[in-house]
Amino acid sequence: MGDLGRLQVGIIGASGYGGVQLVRLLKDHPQIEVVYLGGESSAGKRFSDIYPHLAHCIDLKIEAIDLDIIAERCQVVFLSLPNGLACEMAPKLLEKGCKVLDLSADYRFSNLETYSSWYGVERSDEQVATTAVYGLPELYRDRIANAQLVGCPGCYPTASLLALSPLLKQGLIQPESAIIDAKSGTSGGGRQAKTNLLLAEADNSLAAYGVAHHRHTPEIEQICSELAGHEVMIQFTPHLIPMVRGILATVYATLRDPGLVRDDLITIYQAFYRSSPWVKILPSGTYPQTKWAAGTNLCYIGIEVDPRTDRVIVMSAIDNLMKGQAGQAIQCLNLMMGWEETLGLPQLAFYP
Ligand SMILES: NC(=O)C1=CN([C@@H]2O[C@H](COP(=O)(O)OP(=O)(O)OC[C@H]3O[C@@H](n4cnc5c(N)ncnc54)[C@H](OP(=O)(O)O)[C@@H]3O)[C@@H](O)[C@H]2O)C=CC1
Ligand SMILES: CC(=O)N[C@@H](CCC(=O)OP(=O)(O)O)C(=O)O
Repeated sequence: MGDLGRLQVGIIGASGYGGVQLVRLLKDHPQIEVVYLGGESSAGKRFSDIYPHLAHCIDLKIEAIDLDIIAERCQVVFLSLPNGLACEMAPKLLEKGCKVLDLSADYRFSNLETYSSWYGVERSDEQVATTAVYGLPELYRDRIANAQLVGCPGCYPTASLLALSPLLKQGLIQPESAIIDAKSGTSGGGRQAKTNLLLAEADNSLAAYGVAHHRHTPEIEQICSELAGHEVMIQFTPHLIPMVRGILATVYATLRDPGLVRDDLITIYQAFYRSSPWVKILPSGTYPQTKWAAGTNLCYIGIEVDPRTDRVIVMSAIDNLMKGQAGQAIQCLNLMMGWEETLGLPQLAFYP
């Protein structure tokens, strides 16, 4: 029998990296009780069969998906699944009164044709999709607070958009000049076995992938276009780096006013993120390291200007499984429930 004073929450996709991160974080959340874990190949196992060191956190059995049962037991459901599955499950959960937070790409797009052409999934849930809110609290706090369905951003878009938003919103750059060079640790690819994520393949090596066609490009462009007030195309190149967690996005763009200096921009960023507890603007001449964000929901931003080229260079570091995924989803839920945005989320990195 659950603790009825707390919000009853379910996680579908509990065995994956997003799922286990949610379990770990929600264990310390004072208002939440996890009452349901769901999965496919892991169904029938106990969570501690997969993660024995977390037996003291939760000892539920992972169940096969039955949406009626999930909706009976849960007020809120996190969907941490491969793309193309949430759109099959969310409509029924919403109809039965659950709030839904989707960690996949299914509910990130305002234009479903764009989603279908990049993700290869046809959709029949247009009406539900129009109710979804893009779960980047630093831009859409009020919309998230009133949402029943949140499409949580991708990890690269989170790091990139937090770096670009003040510049676009205030018309400080030529939008089409923006170039995002981003690096991710291997956990960004999920827990499924993939050859390129094997230690023997990824270790001692650094390489770009998805060049000129990564599926996070249209997601980044959608929000950049909204901020700029017109359609914008952005150059985005991701790289896989030999570490487990973290993303560093380095963004380059041409300033409209070449008279702007680094400290002007730092002041502008500080003002833009004044009410955003999870974004930290670094002091002049300081650049972020991914390890500072590891295990936290923080995004660290460093800013530089090159007066020779009139370009601004913004560096943004997050933990892809936290601010880039599970942490941000909980930040969104906090807003949806009217709780403090910081509730239950760690602020101190794993490292010194
Ligand atoms: N990893 C990252 O850094 C980020 C990931 N994302 C997105 O979050 C989502 C989850 O990612 P991640 O945790 O890395 O993925 P994982 O591959 O680690 O986990 C996927 C989960 O989905 C479950 N699953 C797969 N198919 C089904 C099904 N048909 N029915 C029920 N459960 C199913 C698996 O369960 P089982 O083991 O039981 O089969 C597993 O628990 C993805 O959409 C990803 O793109 C977003 C931001 C960052
Ligand atoms: C290192 C690595 O493989 N990263 C993943 C990013 C995962 C993610 O956030 O993708 P979704 O948009 O599907 O949620 C990738 O590039 O596909």
